[in-house]
Formats: sequence, C-alpha cells, structure tokens
Amino acid sequence: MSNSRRPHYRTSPPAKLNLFLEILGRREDGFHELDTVMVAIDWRDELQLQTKSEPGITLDVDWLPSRAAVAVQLGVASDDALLHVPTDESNLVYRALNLITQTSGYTGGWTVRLSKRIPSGAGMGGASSDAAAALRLAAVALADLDSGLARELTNDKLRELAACLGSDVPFFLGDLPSNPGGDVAAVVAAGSPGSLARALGRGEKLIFYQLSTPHCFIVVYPAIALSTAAVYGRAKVTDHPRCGLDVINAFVHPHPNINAEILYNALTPPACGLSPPIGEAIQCLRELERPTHLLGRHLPHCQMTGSGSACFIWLTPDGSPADDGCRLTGVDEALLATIRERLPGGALVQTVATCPAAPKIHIE
Ligand SMILES: C[C@](O)(CO)[C@H](O)COP(=O)(O)OP(=O)(O)OC[C@H]1O[C@@H](n2ccc(N)nc2=O)[C@H](O)[C@@H]1O
Ligand SMILES: Nc1ncnc2c1ncn2[C@@H]1O[C@H](COP(=O)(O)OP(=O)(O)OP(=O)(O)O)[C@@H](O)[C@H]1O
Repeated sequence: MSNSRRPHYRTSPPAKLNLFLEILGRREDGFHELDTVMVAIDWRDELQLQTKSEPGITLDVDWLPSRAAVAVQLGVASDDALLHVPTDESNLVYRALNLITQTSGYTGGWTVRLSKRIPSGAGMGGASSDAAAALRLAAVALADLDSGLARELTNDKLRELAACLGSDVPFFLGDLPSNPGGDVAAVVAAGSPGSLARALGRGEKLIFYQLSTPHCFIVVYPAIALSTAAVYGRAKVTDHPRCGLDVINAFVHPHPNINAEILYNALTPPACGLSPPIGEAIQCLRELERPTHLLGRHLPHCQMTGSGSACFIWLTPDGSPADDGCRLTGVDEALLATIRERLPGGALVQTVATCPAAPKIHIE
C-alpha cells in the first residue's frame, strides 16, 4: 500500500487537573508514593499519525493557533524555551511509538503531526497525554494494517508501556477493561463523558469513578515552566496524610457549601518555593470578587495542579451546571480579562470542562 493511501489516525489528547495530591512516602526507586485525584479537561492537543513503509519516525510539531500567537499571550519571544517541544526521541510521542514498534515487531515507520495547545511544565500532563494517545492510535493503526501485529498490544500491555513512559501516562488510557485476549478494539473505547480517577502508587494504580455531571474550571498558566523532578525533590512527606476520598465524594456527589480546603496539593509549597509567582497567582485567584452572575458560587476553590505551574478555580463546587452547558456566558470574558490584568506578566487563561481521559479516535 502506497504511503499516500494509508489512513490517518487522529485524536485530541486532553490535559488534566490534580484536584488532590498527597505524598505518602519516598520509594526506593526515587519516586514518591502518592494519593492523587485527577480529572481530564478539554484543553487539548491534536495528534495525527500514519504508518509508512520505511522504518523510522517523522515527527512535526507546531503550536495552535500559531507559535507567534501563543508567544504574544505568554509575553515571550517566539523562540522562548516555554514553547520548545522536542521532535526527537526525547518527545514522549516518539518514545511511545518506538515501544509499540518494538513490542509488535512492526518493521515500518510512522509519520506524525503534533499540534500543541497544552503548555509544558504546567502540571497539566501535556506530554503524558500525547504519549497515551500515541499508544492508542498506533495500536489501532497496526490492527488495521495487519491483525497479527496487534496480537501483543493488549490493553494490559498498553498499560504496561504507559507506566514505562511516565507516571501520568496510564491515566490518559482511560478506564480500559483488562483484555488478555488482545482485543485492541477496546482501546478505542473512550472513557465515559467526564471521568475522574484516583491514582495510587507512583500514579499508575488507577480507580475510575463516573461523574454524574461535568464540572468546569478556569485554568491559569502563568508563563512559568517547572521541572516535575525539581518540585518533588523539595517536597516533604507528612506524618498525617490527608485522604483523596473526600474530594472524590465532593465531585461525584456535589452539594452546596463545600469547603475550599478540599482542593489540596502537597506539591504547592515546594513549587511556590521554587517560583514565588505561583503563590501570587493562586492568591490573586482566591481574592477575585464573586461576580454577581455567579450568585452562590464560591470562587475561593483554587489550587495548583500537579507539580505546577498552572492553577485553577473550581466554578461548580455546588454541582449546579454553569450557564450554557458548563461554560460561563457573557461575563466569562470579563472575568478572564480581570484575571489576565491582575496577573503580573503573560499568562494563558481559559475556561475548561471535564471530559473523557481517553478521547475518541477518528480514522480518515
Ligand atoms: C505531579 C504529577 O503530574 C501528578 O499527577 C505526577 O506525579 C508526575 O507525573 P509525570 O510528570 O509523568 O512524572 P514522571 O515523568 O513519571 O517522573 C518525573 C520525575 O518526577 C518525580 N516523581 C514523579 C512521580 C512520582 N510519583 N514521584 C516522583 O518523585 C521523579 O523525580 C521523576 O523522575
Ligand atoms: N509531547 C510532548 N509535548 C510537550 N512537551 C514534551 C512532549 N514530549 C516531551 N516533552 C518534553 O517534556 C517536558 C515536559 O512536558 P509536559 O510538562 O507537558 O510533561 P508532563 O510531565 O506530561 O506534564 P506535567 O507538566 O504535568 O509534568 C517539556 O518541556 C518537553 O521538553
């Protein structure tokens, strides 16, 4: 089959927010034992791949709507390190495709286009989500090319490969059924609309919960990229760990008057120690007056996600769907403009809603 006639496999990897993160201990392998609760949100990259007869990976990366437009919003030059995304084997998509190629015995190669919207070093899981999407797309593409190639690519194997790529990667495979029989088709099954997961261990032991209603947030990326390893390196292990179940109950069974403290992240103090503007951003969000149209909705539900630097406001702690299908209407832009004005320096500010961790795969 000529390369030009091969199908394109496409999906839109979502970002994630950690609604809760506690550090339970330091492990022998240098990682930390975690109790964390994550939701996927519809701040998305775009990933498309095609098989090709020649071995090797051709990876093109760009920013949406354009590198220049993102640079202007961030208040940086277009060649700033904040916008650097590798196109070699240090890109997690590249590494995911190498693992799929080695595991399946596929002798061809891949042509890949990655379009970024999820900022790097934000604690939003951008690279991890892209890697999980690459595993899913490649598994479906090889099953279509030659079912024998996909025999090894069971959901359990994909989960194993995901855990090798990074602690956040398994979450973005979604709530995959275990299928020792090697039914790759289950890989395509996207999660339920708006799923929430508790992650234990390094982050690879996942329990998914069904959300009865989507939740929406304002997410702020304050143009600061933090190294996850550096933040963990400064983190402390507590003798009195909090538990992730409270925040799960608050999201699965929302009710009015939820305590703002429920959004807890043990990595916030070390991240703020590394970069004080993160603490200033959280404080700025907490001090926002409650806009009149958000009557009854509390804005102090703010926290940093993952190892930072992005922070978020939970807009629907009482579970009432925000206007216009979980998006704020009208005043939305005014509120976002207020936040942009209040933040020193450039930032990306966006309203988002919960979505499936493993998005739909399109074949064209
Ligand atoms: C902060 C979170 O994003 C919360 O979901 C994750 O724990 C980090 O997931 P990730 O970015 O995929 O992290 P990895 O790429 O696996 O690890 C990067 C570095 O973070 C530290 N790390 C990560 C996960 C973990 N449970 N303990 C750690 O100490 C380690 O220094 C590791 O070398
Ligand atoms: N697909 C990718 N997209 C963006 N960056 C990538 C990708 N693959 C590798 N990287 C490199 O990884 C670094 C971290 O990217 P990112 O922060 O998105 O990773 P993550 O660990 O998934 O997310 P988090 O911010 O939650 O730690 C980037 O600065 C970049 O150098």
